[in-house]
Parts: sequence; structure tokens; C-alpha cells
Amino acid sequence: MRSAYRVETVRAAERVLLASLPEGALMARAAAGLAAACARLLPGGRPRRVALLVGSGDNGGDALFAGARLARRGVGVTALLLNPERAHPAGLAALRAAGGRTAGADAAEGVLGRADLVVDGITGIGGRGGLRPGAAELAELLDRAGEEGPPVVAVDLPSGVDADTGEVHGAALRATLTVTFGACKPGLLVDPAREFAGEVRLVDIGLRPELPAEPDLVALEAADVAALLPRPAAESDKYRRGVVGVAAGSERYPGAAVLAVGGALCGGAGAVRYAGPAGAGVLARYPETLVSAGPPSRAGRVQSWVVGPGVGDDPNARATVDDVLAAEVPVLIDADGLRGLDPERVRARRAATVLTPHAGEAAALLGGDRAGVEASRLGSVRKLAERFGAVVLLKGSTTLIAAPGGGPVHVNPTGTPWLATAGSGDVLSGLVGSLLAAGLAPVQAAATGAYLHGLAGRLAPTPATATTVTAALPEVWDQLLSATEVSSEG
Ligand SMILES: NC(=O)C1=CN([C@@H]2O[C@H](COP(=O)(O)OP(=O)(O)OC[C@H]3O[C@@H](n4cnc5c(N)ncnc54)[C@H](OP(=O)(O)O)[C@@H]3O)[C@@H](O)[C@H]2O)[C@@H](O)CC1
Ligand SMILES: [K+]
Repeated sequence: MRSAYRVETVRAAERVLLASLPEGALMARAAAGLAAACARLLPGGRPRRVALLVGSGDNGGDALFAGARLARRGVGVTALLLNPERAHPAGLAALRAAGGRTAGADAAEGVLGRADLVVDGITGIGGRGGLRPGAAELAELLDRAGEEGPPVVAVDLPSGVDADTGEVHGAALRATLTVTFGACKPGLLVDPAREFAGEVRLVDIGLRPELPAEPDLVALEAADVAALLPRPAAESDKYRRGVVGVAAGSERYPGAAVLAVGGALCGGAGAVRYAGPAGAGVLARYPETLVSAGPPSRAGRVQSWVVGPGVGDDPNARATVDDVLAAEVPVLIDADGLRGLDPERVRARRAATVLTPHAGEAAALLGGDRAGVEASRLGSVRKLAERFGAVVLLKGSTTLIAAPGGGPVHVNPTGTPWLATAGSGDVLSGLVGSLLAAGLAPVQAAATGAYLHGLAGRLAPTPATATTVTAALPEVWDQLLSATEVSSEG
């Protein structure tokens, strides 16, 4: 499991560690890891030039000490000092002693134009708000160079992004690689900041033992998901494996029923019941489905319900959602089912509820606009979870999952833009509902479903469609299960 910690937590852990180490030792560890990562990106066989962008805090200090290490290896290093009087004194002395040069920000165009690599040490975890004008100009200069420009290695964080929330207010540096120290920060895993970070590499500076057991953000890895996947036991029957009910589709949108049932058949439940007006289409595609045309409460026993995809917005749809909400089993509500959803109605349920909005649906539930949700994904998903007393899976460029009452937010690491395709969300809702029926806890079901769905999106032939994503799901299971068999044998 990958973990990320907020700045406050990182600073508290750093204080404990700093007290037990000689002065400068922690920064030396950070600079050594940073210099090694930079050296790997430099071309061989000719004089190499590195430009350091140096702010007035310890982030700039890291850049200066790493620059000194590179200069000692024969690299031509020039530090652009944004605020010469306030640059880290010991770092500056180390760079100069190693033969590195310094220049003011007015020399930026020439220095950056000649650089093979740029090291962004303007701000790290001490940065507040969007970059100030001098720093913003450097970001714009590099943005203008675009692909033609040198690679940028961000020190700890790309300067200008919010470490805790992933929000970006104004200009920020766009990095090829971010070398982060001690612990990953939430902003490095959540859009829009994640996009500025490029590849993220964690350098161990000895902080781990001082960090609390519960991170602020977590991302499942393949082994975690494989361990969570429900497997049938020898004595299993369909009820013990779980039966998932799907109340989806309408005369107008019959395809949503087929896709949600398809997802549900690939989520590990022993059987799928379908209740609604699109039964004929569902049976034609998936004859193993148990189909009924009446309300969900008359469909027979289930261990979870999925409601909403393609149910439309007529009064029948509302009645279907209400009928499902009255069930005493976990319920997943998606798409049309989310429209006008009453928070009190959801909060009053005794069994778990999972909501799976995209940014537009989340904005409607919060009474805001879509752009606001996209700019503040972490805050939005937490707010929704509290308001509805439900687990919320916020779909999008980085899918996030939050539970009411706090605890770590999950970020899904397997997403791909190819999943932004019609009907893909219907497949996800069936899949997560099925994992709920199989007995996974709601957050685990949502995080596991998002992970499987993302991998299937990557595995499906390009361009992925909801149908090919569904078809790729069994192979995703195979890959995950066989990888864990190998590792448990080895
Ligand atoms: N602690 C440790 O043990 C270790 C820490 N380490 C390293 O230290 C980093 C944290 O250092 P830090 O606390 O000095 O803050 P930092 O990120 O340099 O920024 C503060 C400076 O930025 C400025 N500034 C603020 N906002 C700005 C903006 N929008 N636009 C422009 N400027 C802005 C602000 O200016 P001021 O407000 O003071 O005028 C101040 O000068 C951390 O990320 C890691 O790299 C590692 O070596 C491992 C050990
Ligand atoms: K930085």
C-alpha cells in the first residue's frame, strides 16, 4: 500500500528525527537522494549543465546541497537565486566551494536555455498559495519551452502546488520527476497537482518510524487488491458467494442495465439479479442473470443492491431508488439515482451506502459547480461523505474514495483517460456492487472495484469501450491472482 501524509504530520515526524541527528544530517540525506536522481537524468559524454531554481527556504537548501554534489562530479551548476539575501547560507557555501556558480533571476533566460536539467527548489512543504511573481515567471519561461526545454526535477514537490490538497492556485512548476523526501504528500497523488509532479520517487531519509500508523491518503497496490479479492471456498454456493441485485436501465437506456450487469458478473458475487424494464436485453447478453420486471423489493434475496445507471429521471426511477434505499443491505447509488438524493434519507439507513458520482454529479449534490469539484477533489469527496454519511467514490482523472467519519482517503492508482467513455461508469457500479455482495467492506469494495476497472481500461484494446473494459475484467483477475500465487510460493 502506498501512503501519503499531510505537511503537519511530516513536520511533526521531522522534528522528532531532527532532535536525534546531528545538524544538517537530514538535509544531507535528502540532497544525496536528489543528486543521485538528477545524475541519472543527465546525458553522458559531454559537459553537462544543471540550473538550480533556489527559493529562500530549506527546499532551496536541498537544491543547493544537491547542486554541490553534482558540481563535485564535474557538472556545471548554476544556481538562480530568487532572493539572494535569503538563500540557504550553508547550501550556498557548499555549492560555491564545489565550484558551482550563482546568478540572479534576471539571468534566467540564458541559464535555462543552456541547461540539460533544471532542479526546482523554489518551494516545498513551506509553499503557500500560487507562486509569487518572480517564481511564476520562471514557471512560464519553462512552460513556453515545453517539450523542447530541459527536464525539470522538482525537489520534494513541484513549486506552487498545495501539498495537502492537490490544489493548484495560479502558476506552478511542471516537473518530469518529483523527488520527495521521507513520505509522499497527498498532493503528489491527486489531480490537478499530480499532473505537475510527473513521476514521483520517494527518498528514504529515516522518517518512517516517526510517522503515525494511519496515513492521510492511501493507494492500493496489486498485492493489496489480490488479498482482498473474494475467492469461492470449497463449500460455497451462490448465496454464500453473495448475490448482487441490479436496478438499472430503462426503456430509453436499456444498455446501462446490460453494462451494470456485465460489471456485476465480474465482481466475484455468486449470482446477479436484475430488476427493471430491460430484462430482455440483459438476458440476451447474459443468460445467467436472474431477471424480474417488478420493483427491486420483490426480486428475491440479495446481499447488495446497485441502483441508478440509466434509470432516467421519471417518477418510476425515483420510486425504484426509494425502494432500494429501504433494503437492509449495502446499496450503491450511481448516475440518475443520485439526482435529487436526500442526504437525510441516506444518513438514516442502517446498512452501508456507497455513492459513485463523477465531478458533475458531485457538484449537483454539493450545490456547486463542476470546475470547483475538479479543482478541489479531496475536499469535495470528504465533504460529500460527511454530508451523506456514506462512502463516496468520486470518479475522474484521479478517482478518490472517502468514508464518513474520517480515516484515510483512497486514491486509485490504475486510472486511465481511456475510461472516460460512455457506459464505463455503469460497469464500475456493477463491479463494486458485486464486491459488496461478496462481503467486502464498503471502502474496500469501492477501492478494489476502481482498481480492477482501471486495469481493465488499460488492458482493453485502444480505444477502450465499456464493453471491451468488461471483457478485460476476467484477465485482470487472472493477472492479480496468479501474481500473488507466485509470490506466496516464492
Ligand atoms: N524540515 C526538515 O527537516 C527537512 C526539510 N527538507 C526540505 O525543506 C523543505 C521545507 O522547507 P521550509 O520549511 O523552509 O519551506 P520551503 O518549502 O522551502 O518554502 C518556504 C520558502 O518559500 C517561500 N514561499 C512560500 N510560498 C511561496 C510562494 N507561493 N511563492 C514563492 N515563494 C514562496 C517562503 O517565503 P516567505 O514566506 O518566508 O517570504 C519561504 O522562503 C521541504 O519541502 C524539503 O524540501 C528536507 O531537507 C528534509 C529535511
Ligand atoms: K520544489
